[in-house]
Amino acid sequence: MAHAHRTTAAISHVFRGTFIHSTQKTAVQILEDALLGVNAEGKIAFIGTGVDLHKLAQAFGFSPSEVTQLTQHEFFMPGMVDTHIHASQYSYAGTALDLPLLQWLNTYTFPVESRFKDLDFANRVYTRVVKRTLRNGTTTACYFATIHSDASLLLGQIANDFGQRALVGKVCMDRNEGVKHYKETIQESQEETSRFIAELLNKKYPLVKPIVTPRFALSCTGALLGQLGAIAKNNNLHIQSHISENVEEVNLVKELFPESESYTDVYHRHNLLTDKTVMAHGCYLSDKELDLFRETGASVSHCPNSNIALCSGLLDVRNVLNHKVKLGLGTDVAGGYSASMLDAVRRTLDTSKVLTIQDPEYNTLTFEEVFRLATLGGSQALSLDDQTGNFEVGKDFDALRVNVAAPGAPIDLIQCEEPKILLEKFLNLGDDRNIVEVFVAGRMVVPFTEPVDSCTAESKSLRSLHLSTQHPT
Ligand SMILES: O=c1[nH]c(=O)c2nc[nH]c2[nH]1
Ligand SMILES: [Zn+2]
Repeated sequence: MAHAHRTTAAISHVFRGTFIHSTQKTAVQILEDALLGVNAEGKIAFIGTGVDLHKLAQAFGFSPSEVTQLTQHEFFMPGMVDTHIHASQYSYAGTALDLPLLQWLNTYTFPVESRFKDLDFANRVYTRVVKRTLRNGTTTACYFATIHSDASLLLGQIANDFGQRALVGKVCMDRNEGVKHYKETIQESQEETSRFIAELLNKKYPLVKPIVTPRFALSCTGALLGQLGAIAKNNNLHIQSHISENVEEVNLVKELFPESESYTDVYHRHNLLTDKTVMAHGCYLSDKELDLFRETGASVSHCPNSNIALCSGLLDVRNVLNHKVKLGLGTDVAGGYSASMLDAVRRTLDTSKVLTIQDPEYNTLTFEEVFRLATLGGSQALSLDDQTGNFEVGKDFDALRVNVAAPGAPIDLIQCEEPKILLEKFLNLGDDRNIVEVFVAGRMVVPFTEPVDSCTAESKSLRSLHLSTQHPT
């Protein structure tokens, strides 16, 4: 019998074919010859099987002739969730990977981020990163912007315009010894964070929300961390930051916060560990710190490309999962050089295999588990799993239509393959050419329906203000 959601909203699409997703119990569940209906609110109204077509058509009031049939090499999977990406670092992705974290921040990152005072520059970079990630199947992104509120609001507008689900963080930092001009006073940080949150919420974008974003313990005073914890609590907001990424960073945090028992304790004392908190990296968290993550409901964003590219460390994902801590994957552009979540999937598997090389007894992650981390796991890590992450009736339809044999794509299928093999090939070999359509909350957002770089009247007018300096897209 079909699973169905009683609602008054009319059915706007029905798809028939293979659906692959994760549940809490099953890392890869394959639904063959399934029928999935999406209602006018973009929610999954029913999931049944092809043999029930006529019954479902009657019950939900659609015509069997309107059903979109997938081809043999196609399947739907949930959209991927990038739990940690610096939109503001996208311009130099793929470069500047020759220094460890703290030197990398001072040499490359802070000088580039300080340019986002210029809204034209912000507009160019943010438009590109939203489009690139969407095209690569990121239906939900948890973004770091910069310290600039107006540019951060623009990122929220662009994500909304292109239809991406996003949490957007205006970065907070009142300490920066390396690049002294790229920081705020504690008062600016607190006031601008409040303004950013109020203005973004006021836009009432259905899929884009603010996230409180202390950069990391080294760039914030304890007083600022405490104020940000209070702002998050008073407004019931998400929180993101970095933790225990690199050995030098961990040692400096100990020196700077001698009263704290651990790096995790620094955030915990300032009310920054909640069930809506996501912390990037966590390579050097102790078992005791992981217990504190579990107790508070905070999650870890695993960013393996960045961890390797900046020679930071190798996160033992199995140990995090064994502690029942929520975990999602992140690209961490531009410490991570790829904006694609498929890359995050591959680097997660590679890292797990490196740990297995070091210890043959290690319980290596399977591709099925990593598929779950990239989808359902990410939605849980961001506490958005009531809305997205898998194909459950009542959730929003956030989905990728994947064609493993898409013309011009990098996969050669020599024979017919069963769905699980198609999924494995796509995860290991595929790219955006295999992602033929992307849906967020029932809306098809890829292929892009509007001309390149055009979106709402507001951002068009922003662009026209700067026409003379506009770069080609
Ligand atoms: O990977 C990282 N990227 C950053 O921008 C950053 N800032 C603090 N810690 C960081 N780690
Ligand atoms: Zn980061």
